[in-house]
Amino acid sequence: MLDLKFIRDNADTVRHAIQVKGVPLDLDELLRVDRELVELRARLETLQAERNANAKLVPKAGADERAALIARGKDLAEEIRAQEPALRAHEDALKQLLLRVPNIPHPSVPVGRDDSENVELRREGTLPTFSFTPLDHVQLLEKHGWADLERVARVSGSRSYLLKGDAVRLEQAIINYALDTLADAGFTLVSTTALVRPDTLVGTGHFPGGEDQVYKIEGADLMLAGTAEVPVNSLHAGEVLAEADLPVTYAAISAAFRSEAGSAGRDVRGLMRVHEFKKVEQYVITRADEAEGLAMFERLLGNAETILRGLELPYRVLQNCTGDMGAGKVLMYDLECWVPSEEKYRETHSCSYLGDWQARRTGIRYRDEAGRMQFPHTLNNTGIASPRILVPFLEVHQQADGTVRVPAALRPYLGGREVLGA
Ligand SMILES: Nc1ncnc2c1ncn2[C@@H]1O[C@H](COS(=O)(=O)NC(=O)[C@@H](N)CO)[C@@H](O)[C@H]1O
Repeated sequence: MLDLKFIRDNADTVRHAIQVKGVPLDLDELLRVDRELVELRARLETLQAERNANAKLVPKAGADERAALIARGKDLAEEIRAQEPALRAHEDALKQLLLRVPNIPHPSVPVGRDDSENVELRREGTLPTFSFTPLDHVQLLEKHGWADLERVARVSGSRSYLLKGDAVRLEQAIINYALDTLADAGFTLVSTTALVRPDTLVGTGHFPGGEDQVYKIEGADLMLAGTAEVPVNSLHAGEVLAEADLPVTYAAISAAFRSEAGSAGRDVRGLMRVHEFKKVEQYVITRADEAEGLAMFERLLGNAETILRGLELPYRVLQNCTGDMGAGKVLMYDLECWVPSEEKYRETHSCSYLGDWQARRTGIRYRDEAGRMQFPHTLNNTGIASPRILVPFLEVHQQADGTVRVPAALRPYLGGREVLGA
């Protein structure tokens, strides 16, 4: 959500953002509803002023005049009541339209239609070379009995997964390594539910628009969030924080649920794209200052890179173009890890800076040192998401004998073991 005054004063900038982000919104309709609402409110104020003035005359009026004044008062009250439905309808329409207004992309964001126009910024790490024919992650899981994808498909349908034996320890080890890395970076650890009220999805910006991605719970006013960003973003909804409380930095582990509507046929094999996964999420609330927000963006990106370097996974950093960054973002980078079996980099992390766009929708505020009420800025980035991270991990660290090497940073989480599957 953007400030209505900002939209009125910068209509062309907002129109450009709508166009380059491909957002389905007619700004002229919003500005028309806004103007009509201003006129309605003005007319209502005039009527209320007249009614108040009229009411003041009644006690001083003579008997014959009093009846006329009281009748006038009743007419005015009736005219005011008659305006109510139109006023409510315009207020609701404007609110719904405002929720669709995209954030203004940072000047550095490349204009593009979709992810094919994201820009590669840099590559890190050395791509693996194999003296043997490498297996893909499903073959490695099957070789070691580390998953039972057939049985779980009978239990839960497609895009489900079940890990067994050392793969379970590996998943836990990677998650705990990510949590420790973020705790060492000063983040407050959180373990939270994915069950959320619908308005929390409006707060993050998933709604309106992303309804088909979200599982709903029948008979309850609850839905299953696709990322801990959703519950954590609403932890402080409706609160007024103190500037001294900022930045708030959370590292939140939760289950994440996604219908993957629209992904038919993509990544149907194995662990890449499933309906329920585990994610450690970095979520931050900072002061309303772009320089500070951009610095925090680099910190969140750096945290994820620290984790990937510890896992010894080669990756690249992409800057998302306007058509692949979503309505609420000012700036967004994806991290993609090398997947040998695909001979491609695949997304494992997504880092975003959203200015005050989420705080406005969620009703998070803070009082700055001058005592002024402000909307803070919010950011988020993936810390680690499993089982997707297991795809590059298993494939990159596989050895000729089919065992999987454990990078040094992970050994303390696996009882010191240097190899899995021996
Ligand atoms: N269906 C899925 N199955 C497995 N992993 C997924 C799935 N969807 C997303 N992920 C993982 O979750 C990461 C973050 O998802 S995201 O939608 O890109 N971004 C967010 O959710 C942000 N809150 C930052 O984490 C992805 O980079 C990917 O690693």
